[in-house]
Amino acid sequence: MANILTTSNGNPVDNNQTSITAGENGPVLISDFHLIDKLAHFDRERIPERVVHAKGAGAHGYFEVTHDFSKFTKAKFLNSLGKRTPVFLRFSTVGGEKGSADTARDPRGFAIKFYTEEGNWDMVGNNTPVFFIRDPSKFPDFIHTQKRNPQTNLGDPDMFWDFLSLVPESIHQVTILFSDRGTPDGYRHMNGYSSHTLKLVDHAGRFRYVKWHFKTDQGNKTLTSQQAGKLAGEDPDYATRDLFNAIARGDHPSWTVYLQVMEAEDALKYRFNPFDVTKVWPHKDYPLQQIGKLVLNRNPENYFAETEQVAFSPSHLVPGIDASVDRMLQGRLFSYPDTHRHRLGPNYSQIPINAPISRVSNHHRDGFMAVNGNGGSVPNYEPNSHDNSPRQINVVGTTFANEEVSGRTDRHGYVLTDDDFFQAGQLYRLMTAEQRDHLIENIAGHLKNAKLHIRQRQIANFSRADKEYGRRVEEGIAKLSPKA
Ligand code: HEM
Repeated sequence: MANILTTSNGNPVDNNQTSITAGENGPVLISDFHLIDKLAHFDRERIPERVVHAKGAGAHGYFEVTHDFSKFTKAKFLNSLGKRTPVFLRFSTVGGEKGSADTARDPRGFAIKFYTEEGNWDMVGNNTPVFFIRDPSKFPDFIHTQKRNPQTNLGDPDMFWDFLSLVPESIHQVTILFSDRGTPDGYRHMNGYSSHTLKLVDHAGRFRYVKWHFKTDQGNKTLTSQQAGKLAGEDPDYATRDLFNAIARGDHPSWTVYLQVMEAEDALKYRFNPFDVTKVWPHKDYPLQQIGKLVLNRNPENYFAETEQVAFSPSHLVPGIDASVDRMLQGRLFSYPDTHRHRLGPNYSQIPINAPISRVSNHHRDGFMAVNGNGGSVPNYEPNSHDNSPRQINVVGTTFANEEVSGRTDRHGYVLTDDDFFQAGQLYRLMTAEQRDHLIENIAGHLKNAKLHIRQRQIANFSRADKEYGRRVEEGIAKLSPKA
């Protein structure tokens, strides 16, 4: 049957090229519903872009369990070897707008929606195992400094380094960002990390702390600053194109998935706070243990419907996986659903890409775009005396793992310690001579554009990580023409 053009409400359209006018030279008639429908819909095409991670690319695939972790977690999607769970993964850059270049020096988002039989689990991570800050109250300010100056509307090296130099716990992530890892060669050639500490909860309600690692099977590949800069001009959609084309030609990217596991008791005794997202857990203390494989094998059919409307949240958790007390993570548990209600509306979970494959049944009703039947005739309140109403299952630990907390409410700050510089220094010392050259060149080329007192404060931070590191950044800047 011919695919007949219709209006939004399904009426056949006779003509899509010529509006109805009053006479040959008269005005256009408002009774031309198809014209009004078309213009009015067009006028409303744009939705807010994500406040961070606006530019991205996504794909469908699956997660497969390759190693048995069922004694550590009651999560059903992890309960048997070979079990596959459908996923949607969105990669992104962080600071740029929706049209910005894929090769910008920036962390990369690595967000996975697992469509499990117990609802969706979202693993909303990055391609870096650590982050710049460790208190959620700093996040909006931090992001402001990475975006445009409120007056000039330009990227601003003073804002960028002013903030970071005053927040020295950022030094570890800054070192990663300005290494060549800060400009990965597309999305297929980089790792993903939960970064945060999460919990795995077993059938008895006992939990262990874990960090998730997704290691690229394509091998890590990075770009130099020069290559990244050139690509930003010539092919700003480089990573998006690379991902789409690889999947389209059947070259399906994959990641081997590992866990680091820490016993709950160890967390209290460990030599630094294991919930501090500015630090990694050294592999020699907590080795990687393989759990599964992640494969991307299908491109979205429609970018907006899937990649733009997908809505991840660290608070979308399944029984057997829970959040830890990591303060940043706690802030994120609130922030994501909140921004989705703003960006996509209160019924964002009903959008097909976000809808779980398992049943949704609760007493939420109405709101903009309630499109899933809205609970039909089932009661919209509880308690009730109806048999067809959804009921809680009365199993402690279904939505959270209980644990003991005590202490006085206060603004308990972290104490800045040498540990904050240690891991950055260690990373610097681990680099090859060439990697260090690139790091110094990348930092000097950016930091030279900040004011002298800001530069000095940041150089002092590099020196606290490693004396040579600070000295070389200072010398590198002196060779360029730094801002007065
Ligand atoms: C308190 C700290 C943080 C806050 C308040 C925060 C907030 C946000 C917000 C509001 C968005 C936009 C979401 C959307 O519109 O769909 C976002 C996106 C994202 N964030 Fe964060 N974020 C924080 C820290 C982090 C950290 C530490 C990571 C990684 C470990 C991370 C990874 C991501 C990713 C991957 C996305 C993009 C998700 C997608 O592809 O749709 N964020 N964040």
